[in-house]
Amino acid sequence: MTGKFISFEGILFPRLNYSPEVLREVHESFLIKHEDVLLLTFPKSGTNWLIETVCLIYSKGDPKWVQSEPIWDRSPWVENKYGYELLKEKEGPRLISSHLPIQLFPKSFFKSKAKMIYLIRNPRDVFVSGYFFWRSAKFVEKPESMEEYFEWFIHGNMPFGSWFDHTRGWMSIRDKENFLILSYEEMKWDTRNTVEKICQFLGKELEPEELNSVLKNSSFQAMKENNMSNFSLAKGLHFEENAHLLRKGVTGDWKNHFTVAQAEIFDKLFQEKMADLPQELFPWE
Ligand SMILES: Nc1ncnc2c1ncn2[C@@H]1O[C@H](COP(=O)(O)O)[C@@H](OP(=O)(O)O)[C@H]1O
Ligand SMILES: CCc1ccc(OS(=O)(=O)O)cc1
Repeated sequence: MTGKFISFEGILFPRLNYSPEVLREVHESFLIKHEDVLLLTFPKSGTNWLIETVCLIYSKGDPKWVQSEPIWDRSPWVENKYGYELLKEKEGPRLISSHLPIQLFPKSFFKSKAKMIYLIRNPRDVFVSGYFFWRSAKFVEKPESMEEYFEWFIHGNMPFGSWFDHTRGWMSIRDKENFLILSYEEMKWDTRNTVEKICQFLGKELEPEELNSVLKNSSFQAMKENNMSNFSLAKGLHFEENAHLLRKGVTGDWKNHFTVAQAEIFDKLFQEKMADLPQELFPWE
């Protein structure tokens, strides 16, 4: 896999919008401020749902902001050239998104009081979501088949590397008080409670009707219809016309796609790689 990817410190990134120079500068010199809020995920874990939810919490449920500014400008990705330039110019408290593994994240974070939310998702569903997403993206090598993508995924030979390493890396700071771990599954199964948890972590208080509006405007349907959040602005240039960021929005879709053999290989790998972590961190099991 070459051509559309670059490799930086052993991790693959799309050539489009990423460069070793920017990745190095982000890691070495980007200054995270105490008042910044960081939204961290492995791609396809529900990143955009988290961003939308936090934006709506900031606007107290008023949908004007999420309906008027593209999601990648509201909470730019620090590691790509576009997001990095935007963030350097932004004044005041910033929302910052990232898919970076911990070893490449801005060093300044680890000395700051900035709050970080790390959202995880069943890697089997991350795999399925990623397969359809990368197939519809024009800026990456497309997997030829689910079998091929399975090999990439279990060996971490894909953008942002191994899900297992990414998750293990970030979980190593799980005891820090400025670090909150959430799962896509708990967001799905008890959205209201999860939004309340985020509010508490960020020190934000919402009136009941404001909370209802956050829930309404961050729902799957509302986001699917919101052109500022559903990636439709990037269709044609960066994505195929049939691309859908908001594809199904459910838990457990992997059961419709994995073969029995793949499910067994995955279970074994998960055991090998994650067995020493508290299993309550993985609410889908
Ligand atoms: N409001 C929402 N509710 C539930 N799932 C959502 C959502 N917004 C996005 N998603 C899901 O999150 C996944 C994309 O993650 P990311 O934002 O990290 O790229 C997609 O999963 P599926 O492909 O399984 O449908 C998408 O449907
Ligand atoms: C590799 C660049 C890229 C672009 C878009 C992505 O989608 S999301 O952040 O998961 O919504 C992921 C990676």
